[in-house]
Amino acid sequence: MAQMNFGGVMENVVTREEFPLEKAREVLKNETIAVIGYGVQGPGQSLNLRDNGFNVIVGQRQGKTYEKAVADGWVPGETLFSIEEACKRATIIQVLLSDAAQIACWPTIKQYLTPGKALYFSHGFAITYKERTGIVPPADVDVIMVAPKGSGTSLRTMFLEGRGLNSSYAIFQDATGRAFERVIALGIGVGSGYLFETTFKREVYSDLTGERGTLMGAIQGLLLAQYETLREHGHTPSEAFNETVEELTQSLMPLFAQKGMDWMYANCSTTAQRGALDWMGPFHDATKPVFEKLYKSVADGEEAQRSIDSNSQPDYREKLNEELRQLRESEMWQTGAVVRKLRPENN
Ligand SMILES: NC(=O)c1ccc[n+]([C@@H]2O[C@H](COP(=O)([O-])OP(=O)(O)OC[C@H]3O[C@@H](n4cnc5c(N)ncnc54)[C@H](O)[C@@H]3O)[C@@H](O)[C@H]2O)c1
Ligand SMILES: CC(C)(O)[C@@H](O)C(=O)O
Ligand SMILES: [Mg+2]
Ligand SMILES: [Mg+2]
Repeated sequence: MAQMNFGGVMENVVTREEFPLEKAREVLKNETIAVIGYGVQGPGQSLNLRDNGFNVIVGQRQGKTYEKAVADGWVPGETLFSIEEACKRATIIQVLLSDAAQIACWPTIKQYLTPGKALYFSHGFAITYKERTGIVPPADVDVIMVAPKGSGTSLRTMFLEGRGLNSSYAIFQDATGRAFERVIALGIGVGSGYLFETTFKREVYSDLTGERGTLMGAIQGLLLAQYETLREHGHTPSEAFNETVEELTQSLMPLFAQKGMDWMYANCSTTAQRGALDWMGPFHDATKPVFEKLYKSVADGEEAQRSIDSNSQPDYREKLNEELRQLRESEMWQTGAVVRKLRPENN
């Protein structure tokens, strides 16, 4: 494990150079990895593991996603099973069910957690909020986590492009003395770029904050606020969308992704730089209290409870889809659909 300096703070990281794929295969050569759940992370992690040469099977309930697993080449009775059968066959149970479904399926999974097995999560949710989830593993299994920092869809596409999505890793319980080598081997196997150390609690607090904040919730709120302001002052949808979203994702975000914010600023006019440097403070000050409120809601367990309550309902998927439909059909994103069509590479 390497110690690296991140902006003045030393952290433990594991790179692919230190822990190559061959070593990961050696560590897991006698293991059967069962990926339970085939939603978003399930396909990404299981297909990457399969392509990387690991012994992996999938456990999925019947329905549309089961059919998707078949279409992806998992063979019923050979590499694709019911959740129960996959847990029985596994030495490593990789729980990639939705956080709410993990609660519903826990009585089944728990039965097959015999001594020496490993229980793997991609989120600190189940363990950290155990008073709410009821998920308390037996003491004689390893409990480990690899949490890819991005969508399972990106985990797969980046793997196919020869790239890697970064993941955090954590060990909650080391019953076998092999938890570290197991968790890192799995992290490399699922296609992580590099792995950084965390705990289950720090992962879930940062993850829930990030997705509600800048990554998903705050970004839509911020973009919409600017789009609306421009529209209310007489600007056209084209102008408002280009000045709010299209320029950000197509021109400026790639610049700061590649070389940092100062580099993006330096590649804009001095007028833009002056204005951005003046206005970043007020935007920071206006949103900081919202982030503080959000973090508190995460730390109090309110966000977890809301997720459990809403996503345990039988019609949770229809309700989410309805809210996504409204987002898709809003003027801003309808404009976006037209703007995307007009990109020359899409013609
Ligand atoms: N979505 C991501 O890209 C992503 C990224 C990082 C971490 N994670 C974590 O990975 C885990 C899986 O997330 P996901 O987004 O892939 O999940 P998901 O919501 O896509 O659901 C995964 C599976 O749960 C199954 N399922 C739902 N209800 C069920 C029930 N009652 N009984 C049996 N099966 C049921 C579905 O069939 C599906 O196969 C979560 O802990 C999540 O926080 C997800
Ligand atoms: C992809 C995300 C947002 O990083 C993940 O945390 C999730 O919950 O889907
Ligand atoms: Mg998340
Ligand atoms: Mg996340």
